[in-house]
Amino acid sequence: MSEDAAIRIERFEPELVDGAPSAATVEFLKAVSRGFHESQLDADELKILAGLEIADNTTFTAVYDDSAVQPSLHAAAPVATYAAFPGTLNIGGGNLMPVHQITSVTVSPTHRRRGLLRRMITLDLSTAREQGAVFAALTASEATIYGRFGFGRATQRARYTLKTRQGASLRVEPEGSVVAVAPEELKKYAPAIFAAAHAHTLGSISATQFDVGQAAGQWEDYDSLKPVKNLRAALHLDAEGKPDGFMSYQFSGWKVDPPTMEIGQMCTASGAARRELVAYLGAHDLVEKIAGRGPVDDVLPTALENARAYKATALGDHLWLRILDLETALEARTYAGDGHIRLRVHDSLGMADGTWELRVEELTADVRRLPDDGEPDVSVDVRDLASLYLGGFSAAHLAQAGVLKIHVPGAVRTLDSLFATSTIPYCQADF
Ligand SMILES: CC(=O)SCCNC(=O)CCNC(=O)[C@H](O)C(C)(C)COP(=O)(O)OP(=O)(O)OC[C@H]1O[C@@H](n2cnc3c(N)ncnc32)[C@H](O)[C@@H]1OP(=O)(O)O
Repeated sequence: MSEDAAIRIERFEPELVDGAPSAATVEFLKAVSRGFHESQLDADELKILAGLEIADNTTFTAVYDDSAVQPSLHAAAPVATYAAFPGTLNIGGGNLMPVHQITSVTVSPTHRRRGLLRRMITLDLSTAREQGAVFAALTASEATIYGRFGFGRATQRARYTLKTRQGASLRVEPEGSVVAVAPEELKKYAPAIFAAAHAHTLGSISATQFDVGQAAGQWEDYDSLKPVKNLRAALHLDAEGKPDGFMSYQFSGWKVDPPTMEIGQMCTASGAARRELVAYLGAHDLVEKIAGRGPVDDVLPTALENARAYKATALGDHLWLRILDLETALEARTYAGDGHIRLRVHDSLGMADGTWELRVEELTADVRRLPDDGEPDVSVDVRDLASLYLGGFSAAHLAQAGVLKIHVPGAVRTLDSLFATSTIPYCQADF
């Protein structure tokens, strides 16, 4: 048999049979752990993980090599894995659009660079497109992998530290209050807070049951689905006493200098909730530093008396977006003003490829395909259009980077007057 003839791709849903994950589900989940160099999961952890995948309506794509024989793991295990599940993406204006989320992409070192990722992703994206998906999204392990498949950097995320030796005093009086709660309480409160934050945050992706369980300390991460022993939690209540934010956090241990509180999950549906939860954490005695993650335009330095206590320590891409159905995506968006532009879009997978006219009148968009021999105002790859789409990167920025080609004067100004957003998109979900 030739190398390729032995390769078999299967798509299936994870399942529990008599309360235990099926053999194919177990082999898939173990292969994903190996692919990300994680620990071996025990039977209880595999069952939890299978249950979470089922709850998310995940579809697995597995690649098998039928030429593999014992003692190779691949006599039973897939040589490549890929998973996708449905969620929603906040595209602005309170509009939550369905999004096809991709995760668990691994290829065994024995089979790498033989086109298996390409086969899995092209099959999955074309199936998703046929089934009506408008967007696909992922978070990437490396920035060099997914651009070729039309994914662009759409949101960024910062890591920060906050010096709290003298607390974390805010410039304005609190609007609400913070209560310490047992992490388990977040199982009850986190879903509604995640949903409220999702509804008002441009670029946000819907939370999963994994996120809720992680916030509540049911499990640490995909490496350990065991309860977390040293987790603490707090809830923020708005002026009416309604929960509108939470955080769970861990002390990094006495060997860490200076003593640090690490925020794990934090989700807030208002600026007051974010700043007041952080101020609460800053008021912990014996702690001199907070470490957390947040948006690139975090309100914290502006909100704090000591703006310099806040330090962004890293800035990185987070959500990678792929526009599958350009017409629907552009018509669904809200715009900052009226105008029209002709876009030549390059898409190596063909889905959004073509020349398109976007016309916004009275803030309502109409998109139509133009003949490809017409003169466009700008040319752009679909991956860079994804960066423009959520407002995280301006047309001026993309043009300066050389990835947006301008064919008529004023096109950058037109694009930016259409696509400008009042906030920088932020996605806190990890998936
Ligand atoms: C959404 C997520 O799950 S992100 C997690 C991705 N997974 C990982 O990082 C786990 C470790 N890495 C792997 O398992 C594999 O190396 C993968 C999945 C990244 C790539 O799988 P492969 O089957 O080797 O990729 P494949 O052979 O299909 O390559 C397709 C193209 O991507 C390129 N490519 C693949 N991996 C990389 C990489 N890490 N960096 C840069 N380019 C890459 C290939 O060169 C090829 O380019 P071409 O089309 O121009 O020829």
